[in-house]
Amino acid sequence: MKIAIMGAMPEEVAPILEKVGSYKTVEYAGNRYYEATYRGVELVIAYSKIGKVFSTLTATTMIEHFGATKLLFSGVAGAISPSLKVGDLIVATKLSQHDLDITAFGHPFGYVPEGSVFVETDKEMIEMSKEVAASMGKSVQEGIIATGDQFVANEERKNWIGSTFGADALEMEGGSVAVVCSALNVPFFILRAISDAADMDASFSFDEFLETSAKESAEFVMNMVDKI
Ligand SMILES: Nc1ncnc2c(CN3C[C@H](CSc4cnccn4)[C@@H](O)C3)c[nH]c12
Repeated sequence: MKIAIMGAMPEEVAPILEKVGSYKTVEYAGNRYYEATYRGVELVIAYSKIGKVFSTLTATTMIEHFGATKLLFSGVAGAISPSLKVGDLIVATKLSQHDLDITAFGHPFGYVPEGSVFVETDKEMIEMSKEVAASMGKSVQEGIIATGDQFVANEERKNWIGSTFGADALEMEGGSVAVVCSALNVPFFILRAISDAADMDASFSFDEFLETSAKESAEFVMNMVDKI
């Protein structure tokens, strides 16, 4: 078994590497991958860089080149659901791509032929996350996450994404990681801590809470590793 732990930004992976302590750095395909053994579990850790293309490359590399057999994503997200506040945790039940649009041909938003609007995450790890949440005395919300190649800082766009996909949160990498893991038949788990409300104040909120929210998510994901 080899677990991939992925983020998009350095700040999302820094708390993971700090927890792991010692690791080997491997440069490959324009990125750095960190290999470690944590409490007897082989890990490969990386931040992809921002967006669906970079996260697709990293998720694929972690599986195809480094041999990961499960993938956990840890990071931050913008809230759509009013019940999600800064620092709250959301576990993705399924993910979509909100900026994938060939509606001109009569297809629904987020759909292309031979694809699907939603990709579902691994149910076993969702159940495991409930145990981890209980052991941490934390409440974790399960919900739909929408992914797109844009930092959303606009109430109208946020609400459109929410109503079009039933999404509770939004970010820029989970939906593509989901497609990769599903295609390669690798169980995956996407956890995000809220950093902002994807509204006009989003960039200020993001800057203020990125570090603390990334740590929240990382702490939870590392507890998941203990249970896997
Ligand atoms: N409102 C939002 N919209 C879209 N995505 C998000 C996220 C999640 N991450 C953070 C980061 C924003 S772009 C970026 C680029 N440079 C610096 C900081 N962030 C990108 O990796 C997606 C948190 N809030 C979001």
